[in-house]
Amino acid sequence: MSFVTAAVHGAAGACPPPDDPKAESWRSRPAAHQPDWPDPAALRAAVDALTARPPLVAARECDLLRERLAAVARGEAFLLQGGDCAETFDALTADQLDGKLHTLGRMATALTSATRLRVVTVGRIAGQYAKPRSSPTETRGALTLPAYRGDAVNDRRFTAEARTPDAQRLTRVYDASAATLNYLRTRPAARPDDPPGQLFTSHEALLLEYESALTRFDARTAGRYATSGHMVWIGERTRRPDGAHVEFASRIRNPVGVKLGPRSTADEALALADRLDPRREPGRLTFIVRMGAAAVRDVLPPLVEKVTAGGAPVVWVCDPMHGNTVQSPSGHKTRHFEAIVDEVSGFFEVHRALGTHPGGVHLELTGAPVTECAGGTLAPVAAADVGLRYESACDPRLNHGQSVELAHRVAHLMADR
Ligand SMILES: O=C[C@H](O)[C@H](O)COP(=O)(O)O
Ligand SMILES: C=C(OP(=O)(O)O)C(=O)O
Repeated sequence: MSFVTAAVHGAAGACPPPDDPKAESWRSRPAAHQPDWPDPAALRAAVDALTARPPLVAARECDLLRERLAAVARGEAFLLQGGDCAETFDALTADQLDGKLHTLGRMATALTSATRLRVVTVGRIAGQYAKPRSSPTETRGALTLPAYRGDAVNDRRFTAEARTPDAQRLTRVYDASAATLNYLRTRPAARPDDPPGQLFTSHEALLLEYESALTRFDARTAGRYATSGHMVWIGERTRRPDGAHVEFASRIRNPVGVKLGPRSTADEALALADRLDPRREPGRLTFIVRMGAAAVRDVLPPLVEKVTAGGAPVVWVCDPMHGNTVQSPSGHKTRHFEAIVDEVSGFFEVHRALGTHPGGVHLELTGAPVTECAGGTLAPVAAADVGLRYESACDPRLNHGQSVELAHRVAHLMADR
């Protein structure tokens, strides 16, 4: 199955079909972290344009990823999910993409050779352009402007014009994602039915107007798919079980992830499993745990116990980035390599104690020699040097050497199981 063939067969025309009463049900729920688009006509035009465009990924490829994730849920495979915190239009170059592919490839090799488990590689790529922010505004000196919310919404430059949400950017996200996917298509697949570049794509389904406009009905399964990427996840800030993001995700057939932070409760986790995976389908739901090294050993066990007892065959994945963000001496957001390793270790300890499968890792990383995270030994970054090559549009990423080193540390933890 070539990528192009799959796209033709895997997804039908514009969705929703006119008689689907549930297609837009997310609109009646509270939707956090949506931009205040200042020009409703421009938003309408962008949504109409996206609705008319071809799907970016094929429904059948989303199903294939769900099957691969089902193997992870059964303990037969390991998920490696990683890429930029925030993709940007400017950084869309062949070199950047090659760097990420190379890094993920080296990591997958390290993991698979130590564990003998198949590695399912999913990029934070080809769609990761929107960011939830802690504050809606940013202040520099006397000037306060809207916060940067990702290239899907506004521009990083600190001027009033640049920071004004611009709905035309949504079609640029589509174009940039298509260009990325096109480049991935030029990379050979490991197995004949795999997507090109051996990489499935994923991003946070944050901007519901964008996601909804790219949702398509698939006659083959009579299901609806977010065709913006193979897997989409719901972030820590938007995962209310009765909220718009969960409602949207409950109506698509893609594999779906949900972030679980340190304030998550076992009841919430089970409620999310009931909303998003009522049929208890392995591979459908991934919980991406991002509790911080200090919390994971205490907070995670009751969640795993309750979800397991509730019969939900979820994939458990560790995101050791988002709960370990601190400020560097230079004032940059950073993460310390040993805190990252510590959270992964705690995640493995919890699963070992409960007899469940530590299914994978979710990382912010790049192939470039950036200095955004501190520590490591292969490509070490001193705390004082974090600002030297800090290129992330939002949160700090592991560089190539740190990523590969982390993969070896994770491989040892896996081999020790
Ligand atoms: O990637 C996650 C969030 O978007 C990010 O951590 C928010 O960063 P902020 O706290 O600087 O807004
Ligand atoms: C926003 C993100 O993470 P979280 O929702 O866990 O904060 C992210 O992964 O980009």
